[in-house]
Amino acid sequence: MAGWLGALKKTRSIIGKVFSAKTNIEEMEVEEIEEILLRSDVPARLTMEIVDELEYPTRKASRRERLTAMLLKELGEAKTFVWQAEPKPHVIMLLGVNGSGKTTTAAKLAKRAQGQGLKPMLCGSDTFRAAGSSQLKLWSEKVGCDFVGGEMGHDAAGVAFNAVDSALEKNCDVVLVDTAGRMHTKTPLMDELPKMCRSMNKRLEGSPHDVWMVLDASLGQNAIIQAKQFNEVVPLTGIVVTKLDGSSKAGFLFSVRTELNVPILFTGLGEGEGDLVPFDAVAFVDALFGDTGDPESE
Ligand SMILES: Nc1nc2c(ncn2[C@@H]2O[C@H](COP(=O)(O)OP(=O)(O)OP(=O)(O)O)[C@@H](O)[C@H]2O)c(=O)[nH]1
Repeated sequence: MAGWLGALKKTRSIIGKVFSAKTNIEEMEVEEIEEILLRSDVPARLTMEIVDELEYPTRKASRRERLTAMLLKELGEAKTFVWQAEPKPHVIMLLGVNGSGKTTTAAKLAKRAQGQGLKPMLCGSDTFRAAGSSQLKLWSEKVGCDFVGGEMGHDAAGVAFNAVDSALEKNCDVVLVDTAGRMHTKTPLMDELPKMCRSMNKRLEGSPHDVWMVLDASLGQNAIIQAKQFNEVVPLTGIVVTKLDGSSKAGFLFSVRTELNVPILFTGLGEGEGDLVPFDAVAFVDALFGDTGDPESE
């Protein structure tokens, strides 16, 4: 599994310049720091605040310390995700635009649940495309867990209902509902999401208990625009950031708390089933800006 450092190689190749041994942030021009932060999609407002803060030397703390503190503050308090024991099953719906990594994330989460002694079910509700849920079915075989899926043209809300129903019958602890990828601008497909929620709630009151948006880190600030629109249609309870390993725009994570006020729960650091880790703000900031001595970051 890729670690934080390796995963953030691309963003580090830009932002890491601020802290690399060759270019000392304490001596850099603030304009240069500003450009580096903006290029890696750190929000403009925060970049301006950082620039203002760094412009004036203080004897109390170095620039590096002040920048790190500001960034950690921006990420806010970490929220550790815990699978709920009651009511059972804990139903989590995964949303996102096409190709953001929902199916892979559902499988990775099923694997994590299994690792904690829980019995997961995967639900493939992508009835929009031919063989829309076949990839998830393959994953369920690989992970070795129950699966409920729908054929093309079926009602996605009905598939989700059936999955919850079957999970209750099979005494599953967790249901991970993978949804069809949809653009946040396509109204009919977006309208399907609350319908799916109502349908699951009919079978198990209170479900889905969580609605997580899966954001592709390579989209940078655009991911925030998408998440805002999804959040208006179905209130989100968490964010999973995928493909952090291939992104040069990981700075957009600093927008999540202020723009969405939804916790970042997990991050995908690779394509394998073990490549999903709880989001760790300190490790993230350290990997981006820390003095790690990692030669690849320069
Ligand atoms: N490098 C990397 N690749 C990832 C990660 N998560 C997913 N992928 C890859 O991204 C591609 C799309 O992933 P899927 O899980 O199929 O995405 P999806 O959102 O389900 O796609 P649609 O159902 O078509 O909307 C696949 O090639 C995955 O292997 C990650 O964290 N890192």
